[in-house]
Amino acid sequence: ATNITWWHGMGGRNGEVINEVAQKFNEAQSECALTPVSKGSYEEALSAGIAAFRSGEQPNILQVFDAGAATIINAKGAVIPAEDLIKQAGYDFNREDFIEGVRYFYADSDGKFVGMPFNSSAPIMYMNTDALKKAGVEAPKTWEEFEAIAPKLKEAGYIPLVQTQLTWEFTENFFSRHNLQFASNNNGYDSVVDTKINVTDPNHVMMYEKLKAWYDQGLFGYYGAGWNDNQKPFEEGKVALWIGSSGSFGGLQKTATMPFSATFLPYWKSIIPEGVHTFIGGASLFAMAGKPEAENKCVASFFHFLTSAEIQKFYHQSTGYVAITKAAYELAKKEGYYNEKPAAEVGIQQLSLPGAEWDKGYRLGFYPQIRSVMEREYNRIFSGETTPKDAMETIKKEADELLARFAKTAG
Ligand SMILES: O=P(O)(O)OC[C@H](O)CO
Repeated sequence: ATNITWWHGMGGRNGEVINEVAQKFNEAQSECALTPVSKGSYEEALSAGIAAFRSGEQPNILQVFDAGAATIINAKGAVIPAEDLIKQAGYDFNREDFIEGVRYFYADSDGKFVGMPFNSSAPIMYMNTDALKKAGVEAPKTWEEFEAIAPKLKEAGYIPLVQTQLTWEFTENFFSRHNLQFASNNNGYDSVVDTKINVTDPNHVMMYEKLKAWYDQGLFGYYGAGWNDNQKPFEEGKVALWIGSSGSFGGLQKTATMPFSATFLPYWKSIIPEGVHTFIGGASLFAMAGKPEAENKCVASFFHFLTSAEIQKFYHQSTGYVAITKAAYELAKKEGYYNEKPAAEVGIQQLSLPGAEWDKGYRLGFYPQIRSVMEREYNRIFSGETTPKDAMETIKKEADELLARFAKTAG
């Protein structure tokens, strides 16, 4: 068999499922043998992949998260577009088979898939149903409703709200949920030249002023920028509402110590009468260039295997990442999966809400570095070292400099 490698950035239950997917591929055919290798976090997988490409030791497949999309797509000669690879290997490929939210995020300006969509998610609100019952309240649809019920949740003995990742859930998706422009040049999609970020938008500043006020009142728990540190208190049953990835559903079913459910990410009614859809999170798979023909064929074969409704359904049900093809979603519906587990459908329902002008996400270079600047400043907001307004100005200054530097490297 021809050996191929797949570097990824997943751990815990989602890391185990990657091994199960690879095993299924290896059992389904005998020409190719796929070995997945965890490189740690999404950030670590991207850095390792780029460094390996520079020294000619790249894997065949690299998982790259949403924030790294512009970096990998603009890295000259680093990847072969997934769609070209699949078609050259003689497989049928139809973009329309994929759900809409998934179709554009990792595609070029003509809609060609550069990355192969793999694990797609939405930031949703998980609820500790015992906590809501005890406080005698319903899950909030808007942040105004949250403000009304939060003191009752606190009185009932719970931390009313935590989240996993401020950058993704309260910045990037804040802009899409409220149909606000995140960056110039069509959120960075039209050009890397002279792109500027819009974090100083007064609505966004207001969101962080609210979070800080809720934190000071004991209505919002913040445990630093570490994703798992913020998820843990929810799993332990100490928290009423947790904003997390739909892709955490599979793991949560094993780790949560209390019954839970899920619903959409809240929005501010004062900004938009009805929140619009969020854009996809998670990651996609990139075929790295510079590999022998036989290995590229195996990568195409694996990408084709991933689009089958059965595999998609398996992955969706094992992890909580949304079914990325319409066929897999229909199959899960037909089999009654969502009657049994309504929370598993929330991610795809949120991605399918009515759309608007600014809800398709962003493509910004050096974005993982920009997220680090945000994390540093957000930590400073909660420790009282800066104000949300000053923090956003600092982020804008540093982010715009990074974007200008990226424009130079991308030519
Ligand atoms: O936790 P995930 O895999 O859904 O990813 C969330 C964000 O999109 C990461 O940038």
